[in-house]
Amino acid sequence: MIRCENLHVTFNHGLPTEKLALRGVDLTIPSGEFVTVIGSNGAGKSTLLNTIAGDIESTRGKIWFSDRDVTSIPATGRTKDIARVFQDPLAGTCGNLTVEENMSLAYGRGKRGTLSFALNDNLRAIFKEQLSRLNLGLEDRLGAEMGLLSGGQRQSVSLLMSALQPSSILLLDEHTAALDPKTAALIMDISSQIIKEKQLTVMMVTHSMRQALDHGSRTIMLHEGKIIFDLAGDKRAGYEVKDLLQLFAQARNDGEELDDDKLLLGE
Ligand SMILES: Nc1ncnc2c1ncn2[C@@H]1O[C@H](COP(=O)(O)OP(=O)(O)OP(=O)(O)O)[C@@H](O)[C@H]1O
Repeated sequence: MIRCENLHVTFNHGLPTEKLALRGVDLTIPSGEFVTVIGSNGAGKSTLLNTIAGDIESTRGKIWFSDRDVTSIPATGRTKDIARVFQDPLAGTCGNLTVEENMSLAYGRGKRGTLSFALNDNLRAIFKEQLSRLNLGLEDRLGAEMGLLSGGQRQSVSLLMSALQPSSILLLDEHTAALDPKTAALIMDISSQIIKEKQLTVMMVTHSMRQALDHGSRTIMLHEGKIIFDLAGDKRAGYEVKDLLQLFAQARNDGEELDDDKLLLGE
């Protein structure tokens, strides 16, 4: 379970560039729930994920993982709980290490007293078996440098790495946004399989309202650092992109229109 209580984040406090990126986020995500997160540019989506991961320190408020208060625990102390995949396929993996070395780092993550696991035939067999699920031929490229793979291949390996970690929380920050539609669909498919198999608690940021409605069981929308709606269950099941847009207008209640083309397109 992830619980955020009255979470605030202010950047550049006291400076002319001060920015209130989160303004009192209250959110409880039960274990095993898959929540999609939408919102226009600058709404605070990445800030929320980064604060949950511990990369950004909250200005006010609390964060719990189950009954553990992690608010003052730095990112390094949260790695055993959290796996992440970013928009940039270059993030989250080491380009100058091989596929198997990267996977071995993920495998060793969160395990006591070790940063990486010594590669052996057993481990290679596990990695090969995992990679063969992708149907990208990567099971025969264990020794290839990660930096030489295409964006889609690299993103696929990042996802498999998240499955090798002992974590119970998966944070996906627009992880299909930089990929072509076919590869994006493949990555979403693998994501869904991993999430189901490991019964992960998931937050997935997306700019696509369509993707937000098609995946997971709950959708929240952020606007100017606040959750402006939280949709789940039967109500969400009957929703289309146009209904989300209407909800946005109602929640704002000031006639403001959503001015984010990508979000509107619902691609
Ligand atoms: N390190 C930082 N220093 C100063 N301001 C920041 C920093 N990070 C984010 N911001 C600002 O905080 C606000 C929220 O940013 P955030 O990246 O969380 O938005 P987002 O919803 O993820 O947007 P996008 O969809 O464009 O990625 C924005 O106004 C952004 O410019």
